[in-house]
Amino acid sequence: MRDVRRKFGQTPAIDGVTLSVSRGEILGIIGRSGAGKSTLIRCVNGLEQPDSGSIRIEGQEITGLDERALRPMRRRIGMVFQHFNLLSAKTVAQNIALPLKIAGQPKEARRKRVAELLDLVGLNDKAGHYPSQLSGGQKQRVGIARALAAEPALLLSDEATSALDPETTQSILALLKDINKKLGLTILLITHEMDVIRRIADRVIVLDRGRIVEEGPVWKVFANPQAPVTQSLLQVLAPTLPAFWAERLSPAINDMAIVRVNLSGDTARRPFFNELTAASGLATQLIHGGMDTIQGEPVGTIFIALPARDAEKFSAAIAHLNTHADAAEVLGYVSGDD
Ligand SMILES: Nc1ncnc2c1ncn2[C@@H]1O[C@H](COP(=O)(O)OP(=O)(O)OP(=O)(O)O)[C@@H](O)[C@H]1O
Repeated sequence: MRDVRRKFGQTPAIDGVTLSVSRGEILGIIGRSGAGKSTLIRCVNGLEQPDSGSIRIEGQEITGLDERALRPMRRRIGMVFQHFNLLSAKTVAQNIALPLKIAGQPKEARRKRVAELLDLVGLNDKAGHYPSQLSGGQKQRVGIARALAAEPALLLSDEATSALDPETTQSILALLKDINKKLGLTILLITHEMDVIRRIADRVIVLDRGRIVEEGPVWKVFANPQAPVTQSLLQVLAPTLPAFWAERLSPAINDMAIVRVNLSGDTARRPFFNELTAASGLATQLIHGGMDTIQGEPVGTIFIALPARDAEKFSAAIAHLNTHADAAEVLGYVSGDD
């Protein structure tokens, strides 16, 4: 996608977006409501024509194509929706077979393909059920199977888990990841939830008012978000100091400093506490937080209590943290009696 723009009246929904997605990659696109995510995805599947710019899929330019010329291209793209968009009067098997029927596949080939897809999404026993007899997660599995029916190269997922409870969300995300691995399918994943990005995306793009404000491998963006929008979207996942400690904090120097430390990648692969003690002579207490693993990389925030009465040792500890952690911030001080 190169310098794609789309305006509605005076509002630029997409304001000069340039991005590429590699084959087999899961690219997460995140942004607040109104950031332009749906417009972007609608441009990719040809439902919306950009005002300017270029969109190529497997080397072929799709902007400017009429409906007829778009048809073969659309077959290369599967779409999964937030509200599943299943036909209520058709069974699970019929819903999944629909794109194949439209493409003119013979009955026997359709039957075989539907059986494969039911197997892939774990709904073998539901072929004859109607959507109303299924749970939300099962409906989305049908939606995914239908999207995959015509063996697309690209799957567009528009808030596919937004209507699901957390547990079902996990299972649908695991299914998408599994399909990505098994079939080498490229996935463009639109969401407003950072946790969805964290669980399955390889790379993330943050949209704000139609522009890309941040982009990078997921673990790096999580470890060190630069754009205010990214920081605020990540806020819900960030560990915070428990109230017990927050209530006792004071800006006046006291026995212990409470310090928030961010670690990731190489800074997190070191014997943190040993090195801090070696550099400062201070014994440190871990009071809250921990490490996560994103794309195999350690990323985390910890809160430590550091003895603060010995100014020289304390400065040595802070100097060490400033050079050996991604970020370190003294939040305040507490009495040793706490
Ligand atoms: N058909 C349309 N007519 C007029 N304005 C539109 C149209 N579609 C989108 N917009 C506007 O373009 C901007 C981007 O909308 P879009 O739906 O792409 O955002 P989004 O990030 O998908 O939001 P949400 O998460 O709420 O779905 C918004 O200001 C929206 O009001």
